[in-house]
Amino acid sequence: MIRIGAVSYLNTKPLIASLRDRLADRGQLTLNLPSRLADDLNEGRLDVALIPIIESFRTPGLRVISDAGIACRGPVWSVRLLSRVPIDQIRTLALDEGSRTSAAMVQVLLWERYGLRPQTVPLGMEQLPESVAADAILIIGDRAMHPEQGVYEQIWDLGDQWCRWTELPFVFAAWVARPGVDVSGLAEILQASRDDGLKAVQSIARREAARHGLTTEDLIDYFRVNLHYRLEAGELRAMELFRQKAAAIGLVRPADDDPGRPQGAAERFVE
Ligand SMILES: C=C(O[C@@H]1C=C(C(=O)O)C=C[C@H]1O)C(=O)O
Repeated sequence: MIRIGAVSYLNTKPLIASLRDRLADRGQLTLNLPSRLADDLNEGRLDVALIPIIESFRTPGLRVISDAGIACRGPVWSVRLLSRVPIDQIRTLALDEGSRTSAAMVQVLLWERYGLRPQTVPLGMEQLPESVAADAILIIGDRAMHPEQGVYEQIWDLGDQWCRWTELPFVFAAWVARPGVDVSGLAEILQASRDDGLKAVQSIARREAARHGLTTEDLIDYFRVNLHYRLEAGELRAMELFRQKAAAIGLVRPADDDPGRPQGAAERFVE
């Protein structure tokens, strides 16, 4: 039985719509925060997981096994930087404990565009953004989808900022396997579950909206317009660029240090 982990946020519902049924007795699915999924995969508690893409650059041997993933091609809604000061004056930055990819992406953007390397502190899952003293706060996932409570000088939608700056999409997370795990047939299951989910977006949105304090229409747009669930050629170029930029500020190793480059594996899923 393969142990599979997926992100517990709303953004993942279309990817896992029919996953438990399609896996049947081949695999067991559990849900968790993106950062915890990466730790569980690295430490052998999971075999396959939907992990923050930056983690696939950090650990040699991890393989992207599907073209299903979480990406955006413009504003993403659920990944936001709340800044109490003008962006070019950020000196301290609180990073959502659930995040690894956006935590790196915001640092890349601040460095590339403003020459800033702010001091970072964690924002715990129980901590409210308005309760921390940092100049700016990164929040992701469901808690980033509601109107902010504090008073902020500037708010960035990080999907929008990245896509406009690079003229490329952005990839947040992908299905990744640990070395040595037999994943035969799994890519097809993950892709079919994503395709089922995209067909069922309206019913997923209807089911989830009220319990998250959102409207069905907004959630349909979130799934259909904000998020992009297929890793295509543009997404792969974006992953390469993100890796390079993150390596330039020491957040990951450069691609040519890694003989098992995950992008190599991901390319197999793209025409
Ligand atoms: C779009 C999002 O993508 C997520 C962001 C991640 C990260 O920053 O590490 C990881 C997985 C995704 O669930 C979101 O959570 O809002």
